[in-house]
Amino acid sequence: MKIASAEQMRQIDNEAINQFGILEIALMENAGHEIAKEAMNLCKDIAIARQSYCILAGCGNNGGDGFVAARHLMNNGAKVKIFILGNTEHFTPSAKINYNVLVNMKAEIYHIVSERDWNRLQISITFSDCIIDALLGTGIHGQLRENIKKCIQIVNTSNRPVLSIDMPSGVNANTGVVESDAIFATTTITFGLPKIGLIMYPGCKHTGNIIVKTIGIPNDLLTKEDIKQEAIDEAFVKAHLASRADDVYKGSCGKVLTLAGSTGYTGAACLSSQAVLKIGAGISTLISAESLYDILSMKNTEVMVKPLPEILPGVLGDSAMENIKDIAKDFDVVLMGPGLGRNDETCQMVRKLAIDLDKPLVLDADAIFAFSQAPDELKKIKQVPILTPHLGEMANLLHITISDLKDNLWEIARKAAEYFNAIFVLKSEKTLVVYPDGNIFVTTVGNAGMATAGSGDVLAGTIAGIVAEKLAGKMSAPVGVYLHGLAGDLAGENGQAGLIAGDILLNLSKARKQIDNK
Ligand SMILES: NC(=O)C1=CN([C@@H]2O[C@H](COP(=O)(O)OP(=O)(O)OC[C@H]3O[C@@H](n4cnc5c(N)ncnc54)[C@H](OP(=O)(O)O)[C@@H]3O)[C@@H](O)[C@H]2O)[C@@H](O)CC1
Ligand SMILES: [K+]
Repeated sequence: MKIASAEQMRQIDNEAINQFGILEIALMENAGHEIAKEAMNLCKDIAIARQSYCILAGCGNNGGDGFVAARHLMNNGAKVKIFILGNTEHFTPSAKINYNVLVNMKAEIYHIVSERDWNRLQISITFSDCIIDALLGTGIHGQLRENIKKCIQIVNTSNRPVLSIDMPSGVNANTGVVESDAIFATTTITFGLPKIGLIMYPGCKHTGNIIVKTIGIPNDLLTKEDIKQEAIDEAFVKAHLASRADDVYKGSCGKVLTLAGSTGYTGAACLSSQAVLKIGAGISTLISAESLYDILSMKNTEVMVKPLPEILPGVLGDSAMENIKDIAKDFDVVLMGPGLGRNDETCQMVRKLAIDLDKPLVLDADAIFAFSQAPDELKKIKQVPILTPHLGEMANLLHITISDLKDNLWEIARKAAEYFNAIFVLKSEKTLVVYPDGNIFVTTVGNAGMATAGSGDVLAGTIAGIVAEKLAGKMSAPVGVYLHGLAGDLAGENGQAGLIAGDILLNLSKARKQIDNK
């Protein structure tokens, strides 16, 4: 499913209203109806006449959604109290209409002004079965005002179930940034498309379950090509990863050549080349400096190991070039970089090799470092390569600081992918896959336990294996990112602290099965 910024969502709403002629009040009615249904679902163990809701509303359309929900809940027989925070002179027209309906229905409405009002709010929250957070949605701007902050703090310490409308109030819809406070929701019901801030950190920590309702917005508007962000979720992977045919043999399942390892870094070479097989490719061959041959062949069984001429013990240089090119002829994909070392001659050789090989390439770790010495050389690579940098490697490649990169991550990543004509798998707590046409795919799986040595090596091998198997085509990188994250989540079921890269490796086939089976 695509994901939208606040501006894009506003644009979609406007087009639904102005081009398709759907009234804003009708969209709000649909939103409010869905909210009421979900709220009753959260309280389904309590008889409806005993259900008690506390609706916290701002004066924008987010609050308006809350007013509609209040009406539907009251009509169903539930007890509803509505607390309004904000300047009612700033009511949006649709919010005002729905507020007036509640007034006509003699709903219990309180405007929070005095200390007494705050006390009433505190007590109502304590005794409610569900809090509906309709304070702020996509229209949040600037610092949180003190009354909203105070209200959020009361909700977050109440220990009651919270249904947030569109966004957990306080989370920036465009970035996921929480400036001061934000609601921690049990469930967030969002409209049209999920917003970027629901997917990115720290916003994603506030959402609870995310439910998306399209509230009658025409599908054409929700699938427009100019919305260039998409979540990598289970549905995405199932749509893009074809099933393996029955009549296959190892050569037809994809062959990956991995150029990796140096003295002290044989583990990286093993993890990446083994991930190739564990994710499903048919053949994985590891090539490395000849003095590492004995140890690498002892550490590998299914992966074939071949020695390359070296310039120093464990260090590769120009002398290995022709050999590698010759071996590479038999392979579908070449993965370079894990633990390869940063010797100047190695770096030069890697750059030349990447440019000479007319094959799908996955460049990781030290191969990315090699290009950071001459970034423009990346543009000479014949087929669009996949690079898998973490933020430090990306900043180094672009010759900027990590904090500058973080400040404007999406825009810089888009520009870099276009400039270098490369696919960037930008590893962080929310890995992004960025394409030269500006499309960004954001993963929805993975956990903090995966911040562990060798995790990136497993990812590089996973992606190379998926590319080689040719069952995910152009979407191989996001599919690989998802399967790696899911494998990490499966491994994390036994505890995230202490999760090691080998655990992710062992769960790759299980992750793939989970997708195939569902
Ligand atoms: N458009 C549509 O068709 C549909 C839109 N829908 C819904 O509309 C929502 C967007 O509505 P929106 O644009 O009215 O903004 P919204 O999130 O209510 O916030 C504005 C209010 O917040 C206030 N406020 C702002 N910043 C603040 C701060 N830092 N601290 C404190 N207060 C702050 C601001 O106050 P003001 O600055 O005006 O004084 C104003 O009162 C969207 O999320 C979805 O739920 C659905 O109904 C489907 C159809
Ligand atoms: K909200």
